[in-house]
Amino acid sequence: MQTSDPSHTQHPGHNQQLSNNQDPATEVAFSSAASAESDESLNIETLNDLASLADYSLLNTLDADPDAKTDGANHSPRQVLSGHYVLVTPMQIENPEYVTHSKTFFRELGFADNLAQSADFKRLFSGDLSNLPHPMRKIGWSTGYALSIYGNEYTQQCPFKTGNGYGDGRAASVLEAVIKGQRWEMQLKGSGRTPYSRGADGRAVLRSSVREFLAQEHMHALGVPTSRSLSLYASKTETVKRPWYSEGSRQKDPDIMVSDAVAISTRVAPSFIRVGQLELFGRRARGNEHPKAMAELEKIVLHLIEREYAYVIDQQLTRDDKVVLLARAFRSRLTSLIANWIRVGYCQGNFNSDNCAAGGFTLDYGPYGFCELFDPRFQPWTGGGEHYSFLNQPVAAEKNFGSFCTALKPLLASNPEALQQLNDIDDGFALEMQTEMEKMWAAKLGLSTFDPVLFRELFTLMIQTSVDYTIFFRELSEIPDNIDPLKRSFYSNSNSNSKELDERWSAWLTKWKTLINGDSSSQSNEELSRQMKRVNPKYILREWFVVPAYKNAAVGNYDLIRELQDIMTQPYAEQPEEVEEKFNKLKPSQFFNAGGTSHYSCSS
Ligand SMILES: Nc1ncnc2c1ncn2[C@@H]1O[C@H](COP(=O)(O)OP(=O)(O)OP(=O)(O)O)[C@@H](O)[C@H]1O
Ligand SMILES: [Mg+2]
Repeated sequence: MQTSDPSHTQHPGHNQQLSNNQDPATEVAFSSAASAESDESLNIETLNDLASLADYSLLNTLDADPDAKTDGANHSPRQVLSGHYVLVTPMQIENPEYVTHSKTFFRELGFADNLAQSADFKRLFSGDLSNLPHPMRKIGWSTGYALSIYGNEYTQQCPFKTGNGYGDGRAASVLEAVIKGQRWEMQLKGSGRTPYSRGADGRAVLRSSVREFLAQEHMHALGVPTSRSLSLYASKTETVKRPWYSEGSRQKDPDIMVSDAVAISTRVAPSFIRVGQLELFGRRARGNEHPKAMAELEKIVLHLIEREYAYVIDQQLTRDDKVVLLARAFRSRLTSLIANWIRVGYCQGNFNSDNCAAGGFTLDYGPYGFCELFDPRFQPWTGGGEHYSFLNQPVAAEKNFGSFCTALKPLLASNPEALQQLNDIDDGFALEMQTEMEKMWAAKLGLSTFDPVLFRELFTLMIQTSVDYTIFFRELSEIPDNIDPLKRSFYSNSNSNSKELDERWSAWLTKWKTLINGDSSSQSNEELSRQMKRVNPKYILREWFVVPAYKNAAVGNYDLIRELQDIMTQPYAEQPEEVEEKFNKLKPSQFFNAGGTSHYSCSS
């Protein structure tokens, strides 16, 4: 279920603390770096081993909803007026079956691979917490959040029209654990109704769970900060109905209802705090909605710092200085994230503030897609509109950043100097975003500095020739002698004015080669090519690869999912010829405009 928008619409590696006048711009976005450097000997083979790492100390600093039932039976829609989370007992899917797990992430965490198929691990991550060993908790938690669409505050999506019934409608966190020195939160998606389900079923179907699971792993392998995939289990018997496309449909909207198996995927991150979550508390503090509103805002903000920015914000600073630094650090992560999205051709599709992680990583792989035929307005979600389209994501991010700053403001109301700093940081978003984008385009082109004229010409040619975004940049990374190899990426070879276009491409290539040669006098073309191939992936998760994987999964065959996991977790590598022939290809014509493959209206 997407929001019905009327307009349609700490990480490991962060180990340097910032004082108030340092710029976090150089901090490295989180990756697997820290886990690699810490305790390699950790070997988690049983749920008891995992239980020994459970540590809810940060969750315990937050407030639970005082009106919730303490046994976790909070499955009916209601307004949640205060507190940071609601205790929720997940609803296990019926007859769960192992589909897959992330081998890469298991290795990083020190989990033995066979743990994923063990009975008690499966029970926990398919939604049954009833039998967990101490000190694991037998109740999960879900959070409320607010919604802004492209910077505009909404409350209409909440059944009570107040915003108090909006939040995790089908997600519940089940574990906070410190593993190899890194604190992780583990969250089930599709684990049943919560007070925020708004009359919906709280479930996720296998199709959307497979899509999210694969994309999350792929993005990590692409070097793009993201929540991580842990495990995926599907029900052998329980189904729900969703609108979808009939075979061969070219309609914009789904034309049939389909019964899909339900599934639970588990994703993992240092926190799942969203911009929308800060907004919920920011709005309550701004409106003085209850006596604890300001204190709740302060707590969630300090909690966010602790969870996501502890390594970059000095604990000794005053609260207001921390808030200002938080905004600066988030701006830096968010601009870098968006440049990374565009580098790899990713379009989030539904980049509302509730789908924007305050830790600065990718969250919610709903109606996402990877750009194939280059189109600045590429947008796979039929509800997403131009505002969330591929190359408008920097502006959409700026809107989310504005919502983030607005949420922090009540804390700085009596500190005009800090407020001014916050406003300046907000105003500076566009410039920092532009700098990140230029750095990214230069890197894709193997240049040390951005050349606006060369880029503009390329941009026009890419559109006029209809190039495949991924194949084009990868072929360019081979530093070809002439334009023939680049033509592998052209969708419109039979263009009537192709001779003229060829000449323009040749002229462009000559110009580019002059620039790279001037730029890298000390670097050989082989070295430059290797460097470009680390920026320009060869393999990208095209939707028409994913469709057969989830279709086969629906009949119990998970081989294609696992094959895609193998291939898409090495997106920059040269892979065997058979892989290349199958997966390094232009989108076949039959998939253009195909409902459910080229576009989708509902992804859940
Ligand atoms: N089947 C469902 N039952 C209950 N709530 C749902 C369902 N589908 C979506 N929602 C809720 O609707 C809101 C908007 O959905 P959206 O597609 O952005 O998120 P999502 O994909 O469910 O979750 P997330 O953002 O947690 O990855 C979310 O708060 C989500 O929890
Ligand atoms: Mg969402």
